[in-house]
Amino acid sequence: MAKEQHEFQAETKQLLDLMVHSIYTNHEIFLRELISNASDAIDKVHFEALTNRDLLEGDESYEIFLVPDKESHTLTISDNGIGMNLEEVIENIGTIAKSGTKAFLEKLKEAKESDASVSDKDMIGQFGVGFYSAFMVADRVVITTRKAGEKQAVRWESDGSGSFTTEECEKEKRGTSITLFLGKDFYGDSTEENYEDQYTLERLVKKYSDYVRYPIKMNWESEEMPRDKDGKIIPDSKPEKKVEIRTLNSMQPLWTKGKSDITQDEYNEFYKNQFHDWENPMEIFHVNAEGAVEFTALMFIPENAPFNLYHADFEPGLQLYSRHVFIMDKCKDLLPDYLRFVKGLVDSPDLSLNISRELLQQSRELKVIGKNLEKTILKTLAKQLEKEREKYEKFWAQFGKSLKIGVYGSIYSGGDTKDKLKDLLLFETSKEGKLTSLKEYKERMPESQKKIFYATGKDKAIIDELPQMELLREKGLEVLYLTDPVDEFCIEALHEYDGKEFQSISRGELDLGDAESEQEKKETENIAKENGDLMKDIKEALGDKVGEVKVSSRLKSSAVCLVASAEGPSLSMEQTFSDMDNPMFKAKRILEINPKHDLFGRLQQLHDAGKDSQEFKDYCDMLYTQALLIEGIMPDDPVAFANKVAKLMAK
Ligand SMILES: Nc1ncnc2c1ncn2[C@@H]1O[C@H](COP(=O)(O)OP(=O)(O)OP(=O)(O)O)[C@@H](O)[C@H]1O
Repeated sequence: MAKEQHEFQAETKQLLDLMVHSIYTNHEIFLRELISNASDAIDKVHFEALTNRDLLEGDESYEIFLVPDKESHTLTISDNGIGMNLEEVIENIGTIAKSGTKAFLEKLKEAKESDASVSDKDMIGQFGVGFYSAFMVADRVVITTRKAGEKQAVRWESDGSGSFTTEECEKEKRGTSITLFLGKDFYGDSTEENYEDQYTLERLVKKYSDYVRYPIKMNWESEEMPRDKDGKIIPDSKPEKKVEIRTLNSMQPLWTKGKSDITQDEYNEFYKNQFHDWENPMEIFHVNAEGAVEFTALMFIPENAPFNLYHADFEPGLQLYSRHVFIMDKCKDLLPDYLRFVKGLVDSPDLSLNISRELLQQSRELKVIGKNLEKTILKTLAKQLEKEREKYEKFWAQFGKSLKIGVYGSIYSGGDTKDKLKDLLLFETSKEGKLTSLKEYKERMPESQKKIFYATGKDKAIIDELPQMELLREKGLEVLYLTDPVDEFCIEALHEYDGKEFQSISRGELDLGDAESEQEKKETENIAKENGDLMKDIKEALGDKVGEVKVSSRLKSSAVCLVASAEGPSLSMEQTFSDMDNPMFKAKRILEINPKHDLFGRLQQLHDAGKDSQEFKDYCDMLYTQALLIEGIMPDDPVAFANKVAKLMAK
């Protein structure tokens, strides 16, 4: 096959451009990234060889080799891992499959558009770029790779601009060799970032890749004075060059060390290296358990939620080891889905090495371990909420959504998830602009208050403006602000907290539970009776836009509001369903009119003058459209509304 030229995918070009223009100043991490890819590739061949030994072609000593070359100013990183064939090189290296990457690039663009002071550097730190980081230090990169079990090797080459080439080549050993043609700032004794220098490479391997489970080797050059047979240095002789193969990393898995022997830095470096993150973790769990099942687990909560956490392509799960030997990546059967953001590994002598995924799912050991880990994480979070509020709120900002989805999901999965999570939930509230837990809300409830009130809206400011809020504010009743679409689904799933039901201020009857409200309710009922015809005729004028028109007892100074019936979804749930292309879930809309507003008198007048008049019909329509706008819902025909308002203004 002749040499072929390929264009990088648009997103890849963008990412490469960011890399080449050195937005990330910590260039040295390229080595960690390439070593960790090499280690992953060895994991893969190791795993596949469990069922197909032929893949190894007799070469079972897994290793990663670094070859710096001062003549050509190159650094080559070789592994005898799984390797890639032509299709895989093009697919894996030329395109970015992860939708998270695309989301990241979009987010970067948006952030820069809305705030010019945001630099690429601020953003890139939140994101791993893997192989492409090679272009931070190299002007040109050549990959030669041969897939285990296949004969044909491939040579891939690119200078990191718009394109790359591929051609067939020979390669004796399976696996991948990546040669970096170092840029002029990255070799020679005059720079600290001298990546052809063995001492620099040794330091970086120790710093970033010490726990990689395979030996990272290098030809180590040294000079020694010649000695005589008694071991004495021969006087006036010249030093002799010596080359020996040296393993640079200790390879001792961190989790096998005693907790007290591990420093915070060691945990952090291990995490970043093993789980491809650029930032230290927010929380670390190191669990050693003996008993029914023996295991060690090392788990981490990242500092930031990955951009694709809720995308279909996000793969949650922990790594599994048995007696320090890797069994599998991303085992989903250990932790519940609401902890999908937790990264980590479990090492247990009670797990079998050759177990298939299917059998593993049913394994009793795995269930025991999973339960233990879930409990550990939840206990730590609960303690943090109580004792380290600020830290918990930081966690909540990143991963709270996951817990809320977990509560909602428990409607379908059954089980006790919602009970486990209900005390970990936080909501914004009308009190003091702080986040509140349900327990704290309940403790503040006056005795007369029977229900926990909540309001939904895009943000706090919009909810504050809702006409329904006015009455509750006046009565000093606290309201939870549900600003995330998943919030209301979560509250629905909970149904009640510690004996107190939830009550939306925009759904069903609003029972404030005080004597005054009772009195107001009676008055409203009387007004409703007296104005039965008016309500009926407004409903008739609006047709099926609304399910019902009522006299309201929940409004103070606003003329109207739109609420949903207690049965069926709320207006904001309807919106969420429609955003998810599920438009059949419709709220039953109830238009409520304030009898104390001057407009009510005007409506009565128009109605008395003739319910079939165009003016009465226009008023009904304008009232309804106003109520829609207050809810943040765009009317079907905004032009007609504007025209009616203009006509009225001109009068
Ligand atoms: N040494 C290697 N041997 C075999 N395949 C490799 C090697 N290096 C990279 N690859 C393939 O190329 C893909 C892309 O690598 P890249 O480093 O860009 O991302 P990643 O490792 O998947 O993700 P990240 O590093 O961000 O966690 C890998 O998933 C792997 O399939």
